[in-house]
Amino acid sequence: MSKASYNFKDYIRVIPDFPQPGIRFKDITTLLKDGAAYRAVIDEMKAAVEHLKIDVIAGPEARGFVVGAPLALALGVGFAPIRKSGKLPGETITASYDLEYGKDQLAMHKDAITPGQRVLIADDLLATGGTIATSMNLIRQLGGEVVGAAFLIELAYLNGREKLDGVELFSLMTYE
Ligand SMILES: O=P(O)(O)OC[C@H]1O[C@H](OP(=O)(O)OP(=O)(O)O)[C@H](O)[C@@H]1O
Ligand SMILES: Nc1ncnc2[nH]cnc12
Repeated sequence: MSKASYNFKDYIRVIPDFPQPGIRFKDITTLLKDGAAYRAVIDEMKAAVEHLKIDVIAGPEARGFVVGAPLALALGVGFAPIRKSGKLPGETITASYDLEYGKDQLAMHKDAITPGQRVLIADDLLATGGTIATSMNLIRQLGGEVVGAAFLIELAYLNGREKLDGVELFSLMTYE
């Protein structure tokens, strides 16, 4: 199928009441299992962010890895993992945040970013923006410049975009 003929939303499965009542969960596994569609979303994201002159991509665990790592390879830049607290073996910095369904803490290695590097944050989905605001906070503490954020999906009704603080945002699919 040519890239232009993809309707990417057809590849997203919406599961009601997961992980708790009232949440309509956007499941990307139905997209990931289709190699051509997976490739097409990464190609589209690459085309959208190329102009930002990115030095490194940072992606939050776990779904940010399946978007951020292939995008980093496609752009020929490195990948810095942002992990849930307690998972990274080296010296870390941490920050707490609220999610659409709960609370968590994120961490980065202190040497994950070289001060002055231009960093793109990549994740599967923007909901309340808590994950991204926290990721931005960690990257900036390490001296990185957050030049953009790229997502497969944006849940516009949760207004996460407002937490992005002027950073350029790209989302492939929007749910109103
Ligand atoms: O905009 P927010 O309200 O912060 O929500 C979006 C985040 O929530 C999900 O991750 P989750 O923490 O559920 O972890 P997972 O990727 O390990 O499933 C999703 O992958 C985003 O990272
Ligand atoms: N509604 C949702 N679907 C999938 N992942 C999410 N992360 C936060 N909210 C989500």
